[in-house]
Amino acid sequence: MADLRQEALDYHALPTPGKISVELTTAAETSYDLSLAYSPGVAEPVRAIAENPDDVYKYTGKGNTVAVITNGTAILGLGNLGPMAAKPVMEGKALLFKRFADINSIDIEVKHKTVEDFIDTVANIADSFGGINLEDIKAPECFVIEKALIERCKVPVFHDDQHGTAIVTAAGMLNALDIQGKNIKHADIVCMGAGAAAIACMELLIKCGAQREKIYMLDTKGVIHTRRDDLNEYKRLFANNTDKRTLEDVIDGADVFVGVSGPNVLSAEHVKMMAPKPVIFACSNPDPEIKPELALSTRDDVIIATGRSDYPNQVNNVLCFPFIFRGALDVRARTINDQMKVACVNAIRELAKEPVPKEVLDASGVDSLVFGKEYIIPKPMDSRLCGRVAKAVAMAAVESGVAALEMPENYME
Ligand SMILES: NC(=O)C1=CN([C@@H]2O[C@H](COP(=O)(O)OP(=O)(O)OC[C@H]3O[C@@H](n4cnc5c(N)ncnc54)[C@H](OP(=O)(O)O)[C@@H]3O)[C@@H](O)[C@H]2O)C=CC1
Ligand SMILES: CC(=O)C(=O)O
Ligand SMILES: [Mg+2]
Repeated sequence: MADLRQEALDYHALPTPGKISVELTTAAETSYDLSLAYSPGVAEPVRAIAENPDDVYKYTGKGNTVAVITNGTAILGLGNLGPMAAKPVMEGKALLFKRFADINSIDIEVKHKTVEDFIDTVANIADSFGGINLEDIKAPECFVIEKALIERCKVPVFHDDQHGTAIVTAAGMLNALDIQGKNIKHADIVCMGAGAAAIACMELLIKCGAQREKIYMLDTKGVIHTRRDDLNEYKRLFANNTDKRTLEDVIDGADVFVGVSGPNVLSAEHVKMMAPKPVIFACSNPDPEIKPELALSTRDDVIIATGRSDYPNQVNNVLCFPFIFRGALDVRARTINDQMKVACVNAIRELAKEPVPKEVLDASGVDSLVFGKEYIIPKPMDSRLCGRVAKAVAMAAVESGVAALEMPENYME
């Protein structure tokens, strides 16, 4: 662990500080090049855009650029550490956008006093980008912020910790339950956490067939129930009329545990109390709700996933956000709607059932990956993800009427 710490610090410091840079896409060597790129030539696209605003997509990088924007109030599971501490994560998201979907991305860390300040700041700069990826903004403010920005911005606004996490969780969960021979309609579900990721994950699982009354959600004060008087409007939607109060009360006989809370809250004893063939998604980053080796030491019928790259079954929004934005940008969707999210879930799910190319095995350091308990969801390095997911998303955008462009010919073929 000490080695990982130093290696991670060195990785970020060397060879130059940070993880991303800006590169030129056009010649800028000669005086003539500069007379095109800058003065006087740059005046021509200025005039064109002033006359026809859509020309900004033709003459600038807007259409292939996503801003990753945070206020640093819920940095992974590390908490509210402020905008500057969030910068490595935001640069990381920008790296992933470029690496996996060839989307240019820039991180923006916003210092603000009120939620309205934050909304105004983002709304006022949103037109510079093809889309806005909100990241690591804590609940309940994140819900107000996303709703206001969707209303005010012409480009898609997507809170990754809500919807990216929910999409990947739903894809992994439906596959895991299939492998365990269970139907989500009958599953007793425990959700640890009641914030951005938790609320969105449970809402999407309900759209996929889970029963709201069979979900028990917990926050730092325990089970969310109807007699609590400290619930915000988002938690209240998950209040059960129940006498159960603690994790021990609700984990007894549960089929599913979804952790989007904090480290080490699920014990070996809790895992033993779950129903036969349970599914545990311990998704808190960097430290999961339970370590896979501990969960697996208690019983051999469990499927376990984490948010990390160094264990099997990585349930992490990296499997969604680069590709959902790729599809949305390519048909110039003005929003990311439920049809696009469901298309994304299905495309991710289906890919896990196909044979895995050697390059993915090599990058994962394993000899074989076959759909089953240790491979419920594709690996982020699977280069087929971009084509499959982006295409499904773009088609859903076109079919649901939110795309400004037609489906490109031979898209992603
Ligand atoms: N794998 C993935 O792809 C993703 C994982 N996550 C992880 O999910 C977690 C939450 O993120 P996010 O929803 O954005 O943050 P929020 O701040 O919006 O929500 C955090 C929630 O977790 C609850 N919580 C925190 N600690 C505990 C605890 N010890 N026991 C019970 N509940 C607890 C909080 O309770 P209260 O309301 O009482 O404060 C709150 O409801 C983080 O660890 C993050 O890394 C998030 C997004 C993606
Ligand atoms: C993965 C991620 O977005 C998070 O843990 O916040
Ligand atoms: Mg996040």
